[in-house]
Amino acid sequence: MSAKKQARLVAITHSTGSHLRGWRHPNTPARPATDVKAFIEVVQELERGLFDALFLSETTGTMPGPAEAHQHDSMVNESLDPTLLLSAIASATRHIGLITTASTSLTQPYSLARLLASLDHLSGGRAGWNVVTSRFETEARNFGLDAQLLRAPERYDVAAEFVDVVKGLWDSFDDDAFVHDREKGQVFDPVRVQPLDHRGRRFRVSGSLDIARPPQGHPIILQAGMSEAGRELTAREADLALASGGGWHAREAREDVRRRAAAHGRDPDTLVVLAVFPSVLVADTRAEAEAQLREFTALLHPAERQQHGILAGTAADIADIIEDWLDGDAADGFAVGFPYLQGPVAAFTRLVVPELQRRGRFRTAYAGATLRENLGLPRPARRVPE
Ligand SMILES: Cc1cc2nc3c(=O)[nH]c(=O)nc-3n(C[C@H](O)[C@H](O)[C@H](O)COP(=O)(O)O)c2cc1C
Repeated sequence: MSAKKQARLVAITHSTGSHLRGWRHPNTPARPATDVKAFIEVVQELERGLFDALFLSETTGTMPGPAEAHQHDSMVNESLDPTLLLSAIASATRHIGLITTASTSLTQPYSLARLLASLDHLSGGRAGWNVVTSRFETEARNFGLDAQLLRAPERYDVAAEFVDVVKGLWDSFDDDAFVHDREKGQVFDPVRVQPLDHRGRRFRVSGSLDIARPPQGHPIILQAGMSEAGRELTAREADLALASGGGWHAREAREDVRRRAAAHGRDPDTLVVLAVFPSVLVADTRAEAEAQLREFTALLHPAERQQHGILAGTAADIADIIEDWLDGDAADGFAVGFPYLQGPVAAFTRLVVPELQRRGRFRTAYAGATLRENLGLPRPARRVPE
């Protein structure tokens, strides 16, 4: 019999948790968005639980609509820059992957390639990038852009060219181009650098990156958009995809992006599809999990209580779902959120992780040094322009 399929686990969160009202929970620090020390402690707990990665989402600016409508939300109104926050976390952790979010509509490929290469170097090969195209008019306006420019699928055309340029820049140098030969007085071998000369529809980028090829070759690329154009970008460029919605939806999305990846000449097993559990509460007994859920639901506005989207149960309940979805080919792993962090993260690592390990569904130690190795993904060969 073939070995049981093991789950990948990625924590998807903000420093206040993944629920808009997480900040109101009494366990949450008083200033959650800027209390870096408290957040680092949570990430260290995720690392003790052997999570593949921490994934920080972000929108560049506040939500559309009047301030009155958003005054109750921490998550969408206060947020440190995720890449900077991850670089602080990198120095306080050793194994966990660090996936940031950055927009292809609101940044430039050169600065983004440099940022991600830097995060990969300073974390020893643990960087990832959630490629987003930005949907909100408020975000576009912060950058002086006409909101009309940001309609899909056009924004995915921009994204495809952007990602291509970024990968080209990461490949500026051969892996061993930097020789630092003190005797010869040579820093790098000029034969092993190939500057990019990209002249595309949106971007013109000429030159090479000013840093050695990242430890992972290319930091991990994550894509969550599941429109037609989003799926195409995933199939061509992504290492990790997010399929939100229930098991049936995740299965359809996984099959579809794998089929598309194969059509682009890729081995579909090099695309890891994660189902999304937006908010999980786990406890020793169902009664305790339900009590925690009631306590949290009491913090919500009555209109929100019907659709809080929280999965609450025992470790066996959560592990049963994970096993079902793995065996039903609905997912290769799970992006797990927590309504608030202080308590639920430790409960997950104390209860669900050992339950999955007992069932042979999760690692018992980090296997590799880099995020790519831990995800079981090959290191991309350098592509040199013709
Ligand atoms: C779990 C999840 C996390 C996401 N995180 C972000 C994010 O951090 N920033 C952002 O601008 N969009 C984020 N998105 C939005 C997607 O990138 C995408 O734009 C959205 O799902 C709509 O799909 P489409 O662009 O293919 O139409 C996220 C989506 C999902 C499902």
